[in-house]
Amino acid sequence: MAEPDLLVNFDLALTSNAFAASSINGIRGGRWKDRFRAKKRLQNKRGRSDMPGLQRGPRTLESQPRNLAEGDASTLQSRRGAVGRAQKNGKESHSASGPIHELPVISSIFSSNPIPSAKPEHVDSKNLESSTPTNAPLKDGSAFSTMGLAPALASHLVNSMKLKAPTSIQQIAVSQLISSDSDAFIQAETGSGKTLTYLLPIVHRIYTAALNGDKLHRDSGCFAIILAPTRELGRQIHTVLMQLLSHPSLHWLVPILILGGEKKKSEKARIRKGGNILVATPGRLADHLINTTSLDVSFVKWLVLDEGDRLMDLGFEETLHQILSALDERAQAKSDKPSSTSKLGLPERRVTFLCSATMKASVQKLGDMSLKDALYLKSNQTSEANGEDLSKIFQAPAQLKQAYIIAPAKLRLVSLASVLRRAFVRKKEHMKVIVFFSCADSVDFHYKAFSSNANIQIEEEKKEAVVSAESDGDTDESEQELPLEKKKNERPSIAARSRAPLINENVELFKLHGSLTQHIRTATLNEFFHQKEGAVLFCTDVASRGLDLPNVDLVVQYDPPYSKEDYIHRIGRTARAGRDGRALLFLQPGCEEGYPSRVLKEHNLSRRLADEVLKKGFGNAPLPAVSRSKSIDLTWKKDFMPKTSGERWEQEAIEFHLDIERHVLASTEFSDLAKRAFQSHIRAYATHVAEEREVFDIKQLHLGHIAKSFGLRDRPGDIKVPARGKTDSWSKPTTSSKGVNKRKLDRVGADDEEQGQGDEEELRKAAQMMRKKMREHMDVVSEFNIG
Ligand SMILES: Nc1ncnc2c1ncn2[C@@H]1O[C@H](COP(=O)(O)OP(=O)(O)OP(=O)(O)O)[C@@H](O)[C@H]1O
Repeated sequence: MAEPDLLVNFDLALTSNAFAASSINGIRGGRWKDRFRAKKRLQNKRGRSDMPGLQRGPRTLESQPRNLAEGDASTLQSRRGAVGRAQKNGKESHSASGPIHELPVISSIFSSNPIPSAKPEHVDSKNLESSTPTNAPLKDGSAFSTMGLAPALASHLVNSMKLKAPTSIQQIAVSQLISSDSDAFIQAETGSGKTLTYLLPIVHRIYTAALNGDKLHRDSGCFAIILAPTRELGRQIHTVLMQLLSHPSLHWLVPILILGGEKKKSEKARIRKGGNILVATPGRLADHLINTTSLDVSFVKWLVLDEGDRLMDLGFEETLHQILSALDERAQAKSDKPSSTSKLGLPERRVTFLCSATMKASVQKLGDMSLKDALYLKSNQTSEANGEDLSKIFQAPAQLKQAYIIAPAKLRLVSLASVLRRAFVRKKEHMKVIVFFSCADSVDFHYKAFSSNANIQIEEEKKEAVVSAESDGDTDESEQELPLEKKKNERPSIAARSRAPLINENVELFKLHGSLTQHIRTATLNEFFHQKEGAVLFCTDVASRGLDLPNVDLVVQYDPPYSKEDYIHRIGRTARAGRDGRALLFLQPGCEEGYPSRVLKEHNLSRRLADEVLKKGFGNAPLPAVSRSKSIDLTWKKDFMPKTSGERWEQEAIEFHLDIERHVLASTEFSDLAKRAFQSHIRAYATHVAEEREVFDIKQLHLGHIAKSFGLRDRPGDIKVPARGKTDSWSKPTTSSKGVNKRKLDRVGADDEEQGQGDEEELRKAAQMMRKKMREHMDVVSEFNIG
C-alpha cells in the first residue's frame, strides 16, 4: 500500500486538476481516499504551522505557488513524481499554477522536516563541566621504577619513550602480571595505555630470563603471540613493541608482524629467520600454523587477545578455537622433552591476557574459552567513576565531551559540512577530525562530495596500478617493519587523500575503509598519522578500534554506531592518555532521539539542534573558496536556482547542498556513487543490533529525505542502483571470492582476508527486512534494485 509521505498514486491529469482546484477552502479532484487524506494532513499541518522547524526556511520552486505552498508534502511529491515521469517520457505536464512543467523540481532541504521533540529526553549538565581525565598518567607520585620493572626498562620508558608516569591500569596491572603466572582480563577505558600494560610484563620477564640464564636470541623460540582484530591495529601494536625493544640491551629480542593482505612468501621468510614475539591477525596466524612448518609455537608462554570484543564481533571465534587447539597440541608435544624455560623464570604454562575497553557477552564468552582462573584487572578510575556493576560499564574517559545533534535527514549533509567548517574555524592548529560512516560506499560518496578533485579515485586507481606492478615480488622486509613510520625509500603517495576546500582551504581529507586495497589503507593511515596541518578522516568502523592517532580533537559519528560498544570505541579515538576531546553523534528527529537516554544511559551527552549548528557553520564562516559548479558546465543553474528569502546561513546551506546535487546530476560516475551509497546506507541501517532497533527503526526512515542527503533528487522508487563496474575498480569487489558480502564487512570494519564467519545469515536477514520495508512503502521494489 502506498504511504502518503512517500507516494500517492495519483493519475497525472487528475493530479494537475487537483492542484489547480486545491485551495484553502477545499480539496477537489483525485480519488476520495486521497482527498480525504490530503485534507486531514492539511488540517494537521495548519495546526502545527506555528511549531518550529516545520516548513521553515526559504520556499523552493515546488512550493512557490500559493496553492502548492499550502498543499501537503505527499501531494507535492506525487506531483513532482508525475512531472518527472512525464518529462522522462517526453510529454509535457500541465499545471494551473504556471509554467512549472518546464522546470525540474527541487525540494528545499528546509521544508517538510520532522520536528525534534521539544524537550531533550536526556538532559546533560555534568558533561559541560570539565572533568579530571581518567586515562591520564598518574600524578600521585607513581613511577615506572616502583612497579617492579627492570631498571633498564623503567628508565627506557621515561628517557626514550618520554612517558613520565604510568597510567592507572599500568600501575595496577603491570606489577601483578610481573609476579604472577595467572591469566588476566584487563579492562580499562579507551586510550588508557592497555598496549603497554600487557607488553611491559612480557618484555620484562623475557629480559630478566635472559639476564638470569642462557643467552637468548631470535632463534630461541616464539615466547609470545599477540592477536589483533585488524591489520591496522596489528601494525600499531608492532610499532609500540619496536619502540620498547629499541633499548640497546633488548636488541636481540625480535618481533615479527604477520598480517592478512601481505605477501605470505615474505612472511614465511621472516618466520624462518626467527623471532620471539609474534604480532598477528587471527586468520593469517591460523594459515601459517597450518602451512608454515618453520613456525614453532611450542614455546609460547603468553597469548594476548587484544580488543577481545572486536575479535568476537568479526566472527573469529572458530579461528581462535583452532589457534588455541594448535598451541595446546604443540605445547603438549614439546612437554615430553625437558623444558629449560622454567629455570629461566618464564611461566610454566601458557598465560593468556584478554584486553577490552568494553565488557559484553561475547567478551565473557571469549574469556570462558581462553582464560583459566583469571585475574580481573581494572583501573582505579574505572571503579570510582562508574560504580559497582562492572559488567555494564562503558569505559569513556571522563574528560571527553560528548554531544549529539538532532538533524533531519535532509539537513544531515549540510550539518556535517557545517560541523567540519566550524571545527577548523574554532581551532586552526594541527587538529584532526575523524568522521564515522556506516559503510564504505557512503565514505566514498562523502569523500568525493567534499573533495576538490573530482577525479581523485581515478588517480588512486592509477597509482595503485603502479604500486601493484612495483610490488609484484615480495614486499621489502624493512618496509614491513616500519608500519607507521615514514618509509626510507618513499614512493609517490598512494594514500586516499585530497584537499577539502569545501571544509577549509588548509584541510586535507582522507578516507579509509575495508574495500580499499591494503596498500592504500596503510599509506592513508600513515599520512593521516603524520599530517601536520588540519586533517579529516572519513572512515568506517575499520578505524574504530584501538587506533591511536595523534591530535584527534573531534570524533563525529555521522551514522550512529552499530552497537553501543562501537559507540565507545569510536569516541575513544579522541581524549586519549589524558588529553581533551569532543565527540558528536548525528541523530534524526523521532525515535532516534531516544538513543542517548535509552541506550547510552551511562553517558552524559549535551544536545544540539541542526539550526544552531548550521548558523554557526554557514552564518559566519567565509564562503567555500571553490564552488563545484565552477568546474562543471551547468548553464541551467541560474534558471533552476530556488528563490530563497531566508537568512544568509540558510541560503548558503541551500547553495552548498545544491552544488552537491548538481554535481550528482552532471556526473554519471558521481551519481552512481550516490545511488550505491544511498542503498548501502539503508542496508547498513537495517543491521543495528536487535536491542537497538526500537530507536533505529528502519520503518521510520523517510527514504526520500535520505536520498536527498546523498544529493539525489529522484524518488526512492526511481533510484536504480547501478551494478559495480569499471568506474570503481580502484576498490576491491563487493563480494569476495569466499562469497561473503563485503558490505557487511565494511560496516564492521573487517576485510575480506580477515573476515569471520556467520555474516551471510545476518546480511540475508537485513536485506529481507529492507525488502519488506520497501514493499510496505511502495510497489516499486524491483526498481529500487534491492537484494
Ligand atoms: N604512561 C603513559 N603516559 C603517557 N602516555 C601513555 C602512557 N601509556 C600509554 N600512553 C599513550 O597513550 C595512548 C593510548 O595508548 P593505547 O593505544 O595503548 O591505549 P588503549 O587503552 O589500548 O586504547 P584503546 O582501548 O582505544 O585500544 C598512546 O598514544 C600511548 O603512547
